[in-house]
Amino acid sequence: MPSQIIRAERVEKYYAQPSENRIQVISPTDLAIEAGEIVALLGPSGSGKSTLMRMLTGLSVPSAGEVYWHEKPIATAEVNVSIVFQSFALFPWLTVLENVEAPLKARGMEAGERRKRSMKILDTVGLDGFQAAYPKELSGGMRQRVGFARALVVEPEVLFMDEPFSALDVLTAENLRSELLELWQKKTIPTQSIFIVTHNIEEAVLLADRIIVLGRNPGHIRTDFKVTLSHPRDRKTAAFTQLVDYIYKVLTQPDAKPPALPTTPSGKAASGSRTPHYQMLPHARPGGIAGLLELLLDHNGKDDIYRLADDLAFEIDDLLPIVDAAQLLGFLTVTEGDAAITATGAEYANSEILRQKELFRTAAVEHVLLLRQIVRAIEAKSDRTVSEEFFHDMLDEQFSEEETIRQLETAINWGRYAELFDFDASRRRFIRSAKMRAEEDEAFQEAE
Ligand SMILES: Nc1ncnc2c1ncn2[C@@H]1O[C@H](COP(=O)(O)OP(=O)(O)OP(=O)(O)O)[C@@H](O)[C@H]1O
Repeated sequence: MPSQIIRAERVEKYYAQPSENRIQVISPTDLAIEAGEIVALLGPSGSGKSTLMRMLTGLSVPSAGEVYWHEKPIATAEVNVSIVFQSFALFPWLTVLENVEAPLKARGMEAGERRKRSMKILDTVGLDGFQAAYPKELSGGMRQRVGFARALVVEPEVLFMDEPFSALDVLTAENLRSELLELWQKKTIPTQSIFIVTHNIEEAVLLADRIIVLGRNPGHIRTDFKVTLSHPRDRKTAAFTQLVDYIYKVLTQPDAKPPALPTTPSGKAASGSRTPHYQMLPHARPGGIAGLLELLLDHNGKDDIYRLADDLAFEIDDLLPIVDAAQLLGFLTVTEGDAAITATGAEYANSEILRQKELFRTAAVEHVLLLRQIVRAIEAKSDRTVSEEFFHDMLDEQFSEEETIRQLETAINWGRYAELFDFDASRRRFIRSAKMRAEEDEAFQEAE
């Protein structure tokens, strides 16, 4: 049986709130990292990928549960991991060599040995000759090579990476990915396991021996499976695309029953998974929704979401909120990774702007509780205005502070577009839209 390097036992992360409620980011989760595997962690934005990763590294202490390093509680163990960050996180005032030496210096290694090891790893990652350069003199790809060198120089048993290629252009990312894979497969680096957080499905399927997909609200493992395709993996093979499609389906059906939902000992759903009163509004702009529906109509009303993302040159993570939003509004339906336009969606895509707004308004009031409530609250007040704080307080019972703000931003955006209401940013109050005002004035005059 392969040996477990890191084992998380019912780890949870939550944040205290001023009120009694707490924000549950990760519900109780079991997860082990074994020697010899590359694990990819996928999931929608905000599902807690980085949070879970940080707990596995020992960088962040779980709110409950325990992480073990070779079966010793991680806080008391001698942990040997490194992390590569999306932002490179280099010291700008140090040269490439000094950046790479930094972690060895921190471990108290003697200067001669430090230099020798750093020069060797710089050579391994293709940075030979750049040791005296400063980060600002390097391209993004070269900077991330420094990031890799600095992570690898300590010969980590587990190499963690948080979206390491997403700040790079496509070709540079592809190049670095395959070089990393080569170092791993040829065992040029003594690393026993690699754990990569990514939002890129293809990247996960290209690299990983095992893929874990997280769901959100709160973060939990939806599926965890092995990838047995042999290397080098070819994106064009049927096996590759089938796997990508499968993951796609998991991600686009967030409400389908996840195969491995962590439960509390009583067998009940994990704490923190309160029944939501409000749907989570996907952070999509009406213009994006219109664009997607028009493209879909152009594709005879139905297409694979993965292909749509490709056609739009969108990252899947950027397209999903738009698909979610259109689905929430009843403009399209999603089955097994295919998006199909509804009759209202088709009418929307075919209409000119005023009719589009009208259709959006009807759909928003019908399907989105928060928007309906804002409109009702304005109508119910004699001064026809209601403070943002009122809704803020209701939403933050359910969402984190950051998410509450984003939910309100999206609601304001949709409400303004649909002319359901307007927002006075200086007073932070929802007010009547010009349309609502005109209608009321008209009714008033008629009554006179
Ligand atoms: N200090 C905090 N207090 C409250 N909530 C927090 C705090 N830190 C993080 N969160 C919430 O935890 C959730 C998970 O965040 P995390 O960054 O782990 O997600 P992620 O899946 O890595 O997201 P992304 O893909 O966007 O980077 C988010 O909803 C975030 O708002």
